[in-house]
Amino acid sequence: MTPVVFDLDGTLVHSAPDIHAAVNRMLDGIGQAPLTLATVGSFVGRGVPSLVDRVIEHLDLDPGRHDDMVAAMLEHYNRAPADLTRPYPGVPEMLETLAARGHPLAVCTNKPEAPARRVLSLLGLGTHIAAVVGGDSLSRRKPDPAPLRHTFALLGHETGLFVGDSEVDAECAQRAGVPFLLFSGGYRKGPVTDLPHHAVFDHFGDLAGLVAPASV
Ligand SMILES: O=C(O)COP(=O)(O)O
Ligand SMILES: [Mg+2]
Repeated sequence: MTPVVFDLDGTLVHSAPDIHAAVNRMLDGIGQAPLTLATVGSFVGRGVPSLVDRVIEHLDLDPGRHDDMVAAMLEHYNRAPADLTRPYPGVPEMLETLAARGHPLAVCTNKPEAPARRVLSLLGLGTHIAAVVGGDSLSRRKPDPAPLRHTFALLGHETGLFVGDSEVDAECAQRAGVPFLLFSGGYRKGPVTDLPHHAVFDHFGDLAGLVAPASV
């Protein structure tokens, strides 16, 4: 059966509210005013170090503070990774359906691996997820194709399908030569038509029907 690899933030889970809370706790710790959910949400997609780069740029802070800000943000985030985070509608049922059909399932995210595993487990989504590759699992992260290829390798396969929400995921899939199924309800920055994709869907109830014809 074709393996199916999922992105996490903005794909399986709406996680921006907890990322937002952790960023604002970190900013509070350095005497900065909070940012809005929309602003922080627009910084999600390339991993925590890039998110902090964007915060520094946005607030015109000293780039020398980057590593301390990343550490503080992660400390706050790891303490509460799923207080406000929820699976998108239909995600638990979709994972059950694909697992029952025999598709090997995995996650390839730019979120660090430890909190990614915690989020999956706290939300009861981890049962059928056979492998998790995070933004810190390898030296390169999406849109580099290496993490996606590595995720398929952990499942014992060379390729499969990738399901994600963003420009980063679409580019990663394209560079890895993997068919990409685009969830339109996540944290994409531009129009759907700007992202190379094999198929697009707006509810996870529709995904199982797309996986079979797209299988490689
Ligand atoms: O943490 C991020 O910046 C993005 O994570 P994702 O790859 O699961 O969308
Ligand atoms: Mg995402």
